Amino acid sequence: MRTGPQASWRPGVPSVPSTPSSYLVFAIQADQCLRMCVFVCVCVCRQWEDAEIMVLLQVMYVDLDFTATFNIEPDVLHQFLFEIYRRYNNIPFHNFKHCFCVTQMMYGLIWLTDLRSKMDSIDLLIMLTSAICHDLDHTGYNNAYQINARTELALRYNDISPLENHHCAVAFEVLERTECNIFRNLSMDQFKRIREGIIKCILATDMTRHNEILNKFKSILPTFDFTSKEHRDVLMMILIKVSDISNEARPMEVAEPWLDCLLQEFFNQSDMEKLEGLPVTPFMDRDKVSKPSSQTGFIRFVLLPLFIELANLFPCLEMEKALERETQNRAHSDVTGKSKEAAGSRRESQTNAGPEAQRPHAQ
Ligand SMILES: Nc1nc2c(ncn2[C@@H]2O[C@H](COP(=O)(O)O)[C@@H](O)[C@H]2O)c(=O)[nH]1
Ligand SMILES: [Zn+2]
Repeated sequence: MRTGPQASWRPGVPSVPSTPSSYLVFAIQADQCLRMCVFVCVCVCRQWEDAEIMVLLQVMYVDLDFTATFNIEPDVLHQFLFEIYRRYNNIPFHNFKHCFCVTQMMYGLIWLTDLRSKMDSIDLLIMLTSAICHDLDHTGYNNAYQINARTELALRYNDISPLENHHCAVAFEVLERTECNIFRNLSMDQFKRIREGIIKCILATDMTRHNEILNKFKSILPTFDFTSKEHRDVLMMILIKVSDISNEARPMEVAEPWLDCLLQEFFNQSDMEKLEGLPVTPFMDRDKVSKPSSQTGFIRFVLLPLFIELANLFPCLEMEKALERETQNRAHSDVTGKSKEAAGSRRESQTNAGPEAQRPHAQ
């Protein structure tokens, strides 16, 4: 059962500041932390309560001037964020805290890369809102499972990114409610542009599209032009992808518990696949996967190539160094740790080292 906040979350509810002045101090302190610590998730300082997370998300909208620019009323923002909170499931990894970490990374990247001077507010609004909504109502079973098990989602979306289509549909279902519609004071044209942008960003988080999107980005990088909508669209997809898989770019003490959560969710899925006689997703199989083996290939073949390309556009990110260090850390623990797998190429072929590994299996 959820232990999170009730509908009345606001200053005044336990665990969020109780007076206007302490609310302000909380918001200012949080704001500094939120902006500055791109690679040090605020979770590292302490464990944030769900109610506090909602305040932090609200701070991001205010701080990026979205509330003023797009006339987003505080109550509507409250209601929107509360509905979003309600529609994340209480599962090990794809939960409301994952939504927050991804959003905080996006927010940090916006500041660090000074995107406010390069892109329209409306693009930034699309990116932040997409991050918040990108895994709504995730059930803990990935697309391969959805397709192999012929779930309702796979049937509804004809096996085409069933989860991501669902996350997106749930987001716009929430936005259909006037009291939750943070875009209700925008023009039809603005809403249309935002809807198109959010759909594009959320659908880009399907890892089977990883190479397609990364290759597109690489091809435009040499002539990248912020005035080109096509280029900006690809960058927005890259930024949400980077934010989505960025746990390993955070310090070990943050990354490690998240990896435990991810593996727990993976193992739940493979247990279910075994139980239902479905093809077992190799990188989720508790009999074959260890922590280091799960990460080495993922960092080397998925995360690092993506982050390096982004750093090519924004040299200030210097992610390469941080990530190389992480890879070395992981490689070290791979050697010293107890791996359940045999060494060598067999190991990497069994992890989700590459996006192809995310595809559903034929029986
Ligand atoms: N082995 C690892 N896989 C990871 C890690 N972080 C993310 N992922 C994979 O990518 C997708 C991201 O998409 P999402 O929208 O579902 O969150 C996730 O499901 C994992 O399969 C990681 O640190 N290690
Ligand atoms: Zn995600």
